[in-house]
Amino acid sequence: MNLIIDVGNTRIKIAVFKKGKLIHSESITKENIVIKVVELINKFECRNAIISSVGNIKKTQISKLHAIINLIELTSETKIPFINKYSTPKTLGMDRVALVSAAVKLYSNKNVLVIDAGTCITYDYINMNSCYFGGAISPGIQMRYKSLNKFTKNLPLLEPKYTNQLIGQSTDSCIHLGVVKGTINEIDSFINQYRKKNKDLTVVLTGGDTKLLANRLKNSIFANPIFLLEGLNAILTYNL
Ligand SMILES: Nc1ncnc2c1ncn2[C@@H]1O[C@H](COP(=O)(O)OP(=O)(O)O)[C@@H](O)[C@H]1O
Ligand SMILES: CC(C)(COP(=O)(O)O)[C@@H](O)C(=O)NCCC(=O)O
Ligand SMILES: [K+]
Repeated sequence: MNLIIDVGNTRIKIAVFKKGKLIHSESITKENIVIKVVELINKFECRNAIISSVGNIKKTQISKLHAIINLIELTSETKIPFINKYSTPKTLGMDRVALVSAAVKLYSNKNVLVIDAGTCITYDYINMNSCYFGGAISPGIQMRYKSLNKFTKNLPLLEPKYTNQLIGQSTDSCIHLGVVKGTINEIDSFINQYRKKNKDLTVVLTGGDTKLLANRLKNSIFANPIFLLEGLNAILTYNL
């Protein structure tokens, strides 16, 4: 059994895979990461683990994990199942490396655009020959709501809500429209531009805001909230 740890900028996800299938996943806090890992190793008899981090996790915690399980720390040195054409591979987020690895595994011989709507929204394009080129990074839904509140005097901090109208007629509806509908428009517009260049493009949507966005896009996409975890499991398996 494989233990998977994904440290994002908002949440830490921990999961267990048995023969390529997800059998457990949950979000945890960074304070109880070691306790959780011990619990899951014992419960599921995990032998190997992988950790990917683009967020804050202490080196001492990673050292503790090394002491209790055979752990791969995903870095720009790790062997990956695709050709990386990003011009700055050392600064590429390890979450994006995992997403591209999932695309290669689950959609081999396809051109794929992976959209991860998490703290940030990342776009990653990989072609049918397993070449990764790059994509785009924009602010995530929560970050958009928070920044409107933080950088103005008058705008309230709201909980995300989808509203389907063109003209917002109150402060709240203008914010919801600008943020959620604006994000949907951004995503649809990127997909349309990629589809103009690729007649046959597979699009995958993942990340914490998948549910809010998936069935509101005009484009047809595959929604897969566990795509990143699948990618980390693929990299772990590839390196064992
Ligand atoms: N229960 C939740 N806790 C935190 N964020 C959530 C939750 N449900 C939805 N979200 C949304 O998901 C985003 C975080 O997604 P996630 O994929 O976990 O991010 P990351 O991998 O960057 O940590 C938040 O910015 C927020 O918009
Ligand atoms: C863009 C990101 C901040 C996204 O992080 P996330 O939303 O998954 O928490 C992360 O992939 C990262 O730190 N990237 C480094 C820059 C790059 O990928 O080029
Ligand atoms: K992301």
